[in-house]
Amino acid sequence: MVVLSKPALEQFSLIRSCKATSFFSGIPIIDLSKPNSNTLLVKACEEFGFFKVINHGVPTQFMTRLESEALKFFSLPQFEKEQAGPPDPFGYGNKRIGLNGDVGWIEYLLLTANSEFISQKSLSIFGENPEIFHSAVNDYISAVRMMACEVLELLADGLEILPKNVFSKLLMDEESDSVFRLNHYPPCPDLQALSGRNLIGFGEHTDPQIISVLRSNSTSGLQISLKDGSWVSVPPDQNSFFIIVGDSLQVMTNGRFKSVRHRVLANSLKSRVSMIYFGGPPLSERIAPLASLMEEGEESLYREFTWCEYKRSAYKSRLADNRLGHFEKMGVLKAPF
Ligand SMILES: C=C1C[C@]23C[C@@]1(O)CC[C@H]2[C@@]12CC[C@H](O)[C@@](C)(C(=O)O1)[C@H]2[C@@H]3C(=O)O
Ligand SMILES: O=C(O)CCC(=O)C(=O)O
Ligand SMILES: [Fe+2]
Repeated sequence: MVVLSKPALEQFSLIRSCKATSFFSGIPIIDLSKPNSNTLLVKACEEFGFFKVINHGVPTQFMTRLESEALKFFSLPQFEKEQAGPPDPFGYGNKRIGLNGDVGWIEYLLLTANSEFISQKSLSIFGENPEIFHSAVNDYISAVRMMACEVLELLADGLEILPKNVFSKLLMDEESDSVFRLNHYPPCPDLQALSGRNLIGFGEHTDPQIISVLRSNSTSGLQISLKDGSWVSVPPDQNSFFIIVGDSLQVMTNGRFKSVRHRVLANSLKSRVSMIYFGGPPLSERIAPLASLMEEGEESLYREFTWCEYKRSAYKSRLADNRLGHFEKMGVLKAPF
């Protein structure tokens, strides 16, 4: 475990004075087994770009098994974990996030989420028991992808657009460019010396894809930004999933749904483990507002691009950048949703 002395901590660029927030009680909770979940989902995507789902149908055992495999991996000696790195784009990463200078109090594994093919490199990613770890990842991703598709189909229903798989088909496509991420935020006991300031685990950002499905253990740290720009803390819930609207879904709904800015603060005592499935479209997919959602005379807020173009541009950006900004059309008036 790395121990930082107070002066070392002072120099660490991740220290921020983030206003202390108590848990936010306004996060929409959507019960997928209820008949009105479609309209509630639409409301949550418009209002927050973020919500929690319960009665989701993903077996608890898939979550706990993967969490314990992930913990086994993150407990390996550093040199063994490094064998699975660097994350270029898939593999083990430590403190550095992306290629453009972002850092966080985090270690992680980034994996492709749409291929069962294990290359020599990706086998080494899975540490000491590659078969067991790999099968836990596959079971988890298949179940979570199914649930994400159910949410996307309910959203199409709530928006009253057809076909109902207009969003979900992008995740189901064999060429879907989806990613899976296991994050480990080690506890940072020296944080107590920081008198009210915080250590950034994962800096603020939006997710570029269509939809992200996040599950964490019971350690807090995740925060989202509300429409007024204030940050609120999300109460952790290891039995539920948090859904994050990504930039691509914001574009496909012409800004009606908002991709939510979120970040993670490190904890002084408990380690946080999160697993996130980022559902993305095929690289060649044209990302544009759906014609069926456009009102008469409504103009697209964005210029045309493919997911490949967006991704390339996103991966050149820093975490906190407004990535969609480059694709916004100047002078188009936003609809008052
Ligand atoms: C700084 C970066 C990390 C990131 C690629 C980027 O250049 C900007 C987007 C980042 C993000 C956020 C959501 C996901 O965690 C992620 C895998 C993604 O698709 O976009 C990360 C990228 C990353 O960690 O490589
Ligand atoms: O670890 C978390 O809880 C969130 C991380 C995140 O936002 C991401 O990996 O994109
Ligand atoms: Fe994220």
